[in-house]
Amino acid sequence: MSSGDHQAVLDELHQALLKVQPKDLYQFCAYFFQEKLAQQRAQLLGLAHDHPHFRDIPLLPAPENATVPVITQNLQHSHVATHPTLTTATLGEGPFPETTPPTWQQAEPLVVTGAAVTTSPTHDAARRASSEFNEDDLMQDEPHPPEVDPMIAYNRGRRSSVSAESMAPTTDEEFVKIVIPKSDDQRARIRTSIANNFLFRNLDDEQYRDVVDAMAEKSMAQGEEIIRQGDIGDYFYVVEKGSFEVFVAKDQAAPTKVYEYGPGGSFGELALMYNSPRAATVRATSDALVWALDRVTFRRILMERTSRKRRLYEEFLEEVPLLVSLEPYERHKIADALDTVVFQDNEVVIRQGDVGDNFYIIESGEATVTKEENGITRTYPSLKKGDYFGELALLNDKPRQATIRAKGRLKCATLGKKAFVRLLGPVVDIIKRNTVNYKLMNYIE
Ligand SMILES: Nc1ncnc2c1ncn2[C@@H]1O[C@@H]2COP(=O)(O)O[C@H]2[C@H]1O
Repeated sequence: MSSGDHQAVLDELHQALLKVQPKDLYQFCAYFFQEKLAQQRAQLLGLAHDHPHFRDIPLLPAPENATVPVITQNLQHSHVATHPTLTTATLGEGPFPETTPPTWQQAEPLVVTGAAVTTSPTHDAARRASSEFNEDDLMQDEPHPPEVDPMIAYNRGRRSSVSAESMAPTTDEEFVKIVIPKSDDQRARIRTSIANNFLFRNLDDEQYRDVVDAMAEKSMAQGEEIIRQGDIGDYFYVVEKGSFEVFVAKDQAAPTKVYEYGPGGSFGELALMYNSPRAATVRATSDALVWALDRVTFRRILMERTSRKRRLYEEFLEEVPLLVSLEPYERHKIADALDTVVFQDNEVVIRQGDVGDNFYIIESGEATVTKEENGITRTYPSLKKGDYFGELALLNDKPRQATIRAKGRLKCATLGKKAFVRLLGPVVDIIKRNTVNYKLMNYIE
């Protein structure tokens, strides 16, 4: 870049500052340069577009169309922070005034807060179990992005690792809250949409309010694409109504359908978490309504816990025989829903005859299985790491068929019933087939 180029950029910034007169000078400058970066990346992506892989992936919208009208609120004092390319910000408008999505890319760091994985209140032995989260396991590993086609790794060369940025701390002062005004009805609809979404669990009141404040409503027509593979990530989406299909194009092959979402589902987190291009194309299969959460709010409030849990369970889930047939992304979604529970020697995890709410996979340790019939207690082979239990009551809506106890210290990953049904759908046939083993052992009729 020549010194003339430098001057042109500074002049442009100067003009924008004079026009907007922002109260938060540094935040404004940060947005300004992040958008410049996004434009540059979009151009690089444009170069890559000549590659056969890219022929069907249109480029991002022209930068001059990229407007981000948001009402923002600094933690200390409320004000309207206007994006430099938007000098006519409309209060109350969401981020989708036109058909073009905003393209600027925030590369802001992330607050690292304490992890919170709690024991589910419906847990079979909630009072006796203690929830455990292995911070140490995680802190040693850097987060790593999902595999991305190198041709679309458009920011390659700019940094060798995304993880340093992903985990860099930020301060509350740097975070400018986005507040998009909403009716009570809209707030209630958001609450319903995120009620069963695991990514929104364990938010404190302020985080919850910030997320709801920042969400923008967006309606989609059947067949419309909300995310296109290869694009820069701007928003994370939660489905209120309707359904979506996810397609991944690899190499020169035709895109294949890999996932689908219905009400309560969420997508678009990967590009925001890893600063990578969109890993898949997501298309509405019916008229739909979604809530969009901007990249900054997602990264600040939801990203850390999401990446932490995925990393925590990634290796373990890969080794669980029941789950080997799943796609990595399906295992990520299971990780989002898992909690870890720990039992001490001889503690009862499941008691025969109880109502069952949870499914368990053993992370470490051993569990004994006993069953009482006509006053006789039978003992069955113990369960070990990677084995699962608790599925029968969830599959058949029957009382627990046996008692499971910790033999020594036992650590399990557990899923609630809804998550079991939703996320283990692809392996439910295997689970059912495996119940034959119980029959062979005369464990069940
Ligand atoms: N198999 C998959 N591979 C990649 N992304 C997927 C897959 N299934 C669902 N998705 C979602 O599709 C989204 C596309 O945008 P992102 O890459 O930001 O985040 C992605 C995920 O949320």
